Amino acid sequence: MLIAIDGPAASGKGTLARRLAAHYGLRHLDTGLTYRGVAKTLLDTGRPLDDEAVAEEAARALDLGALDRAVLSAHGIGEAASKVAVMPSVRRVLVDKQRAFAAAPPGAVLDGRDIGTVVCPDADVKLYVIATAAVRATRRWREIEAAGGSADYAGILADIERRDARDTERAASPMRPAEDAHLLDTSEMDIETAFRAASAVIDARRAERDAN
Ligand SMILES: Nc1ncnc2c1ncn2[C@@H]1O[C@H](COP(=O)(O)OP(=O)(O)O)[C@@H](O)[C@H]1O
Ligand SMILES: Nc1ccn([C@@H]2O[C@H](COP(=O)(O)OP(=O)(O)O)[C@@H](O)[C@H]2O)c(=O)n1
Repeated sequence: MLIAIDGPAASGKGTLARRLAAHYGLRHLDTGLTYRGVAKTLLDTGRPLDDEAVAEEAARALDLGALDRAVLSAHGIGEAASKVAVMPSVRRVLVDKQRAFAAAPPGAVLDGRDIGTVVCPDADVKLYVIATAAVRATRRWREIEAAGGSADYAGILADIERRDARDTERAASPMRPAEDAHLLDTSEMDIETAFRAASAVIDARRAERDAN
């Protein structure tokens, strides 16, 4: 079984993807970490974020097995990740790696921006997770505070809105729901409620598949 989860920053897609993977015994890939990994390599080596050949080389060298979520999820890396994510050749290289991950048994949950539209258009279930920008900024603000950092709510909201615009307006694989995606608005759902709503969609799809 292949589950595709897309949506904007801090909509809760990663949390949902991890829980669904554990529940259904599937592997999980947070594809955002692959773009973050390329961005981090460039930042660490003092390379520019707008040189496509250099970024493509960093994408080729990226090892999906070595992505460290604790390091890569740092708030500042998200902005740099969305800059390298506009580059078609970076996307081609990373999408090949993501598809190889998705193809291995026993199945997987992938989350990102273009999973249902580009990476896994034949996924068994596609979810598009949204929440208002204010709710998403509050979630990210709480996350940073809980980790002992200090965060500025207005700055986080501005960052999320800037990233939403870059992700939806880029020419290469813009963020958008697949035509056959189920929309899940988590603005007024806690994590447990969102998980139950998502698993109800997946269970219904599995029952339908088993009946055919
Ligand atoms: N439905 C929800 N209600 C409240 N908080 C949530 C919900 N889903 C996720 N969160 C919290 O919001 C933050 C962002 O979630 P995350 O899954 O990392 O989002 P994304 O992967 O879409 O960027 C995390 O701190 C997570 O615990
Ligand atoms: N499949 C994907 C995943 C992420 N990305 C890019 O990578 C950036 C970081 O993604 P992320 O999922 O880690 O970001 P958060 O939603 O966790 O803040 C996004 O803003 C996108 O620009 C993408 O273009 N395609």
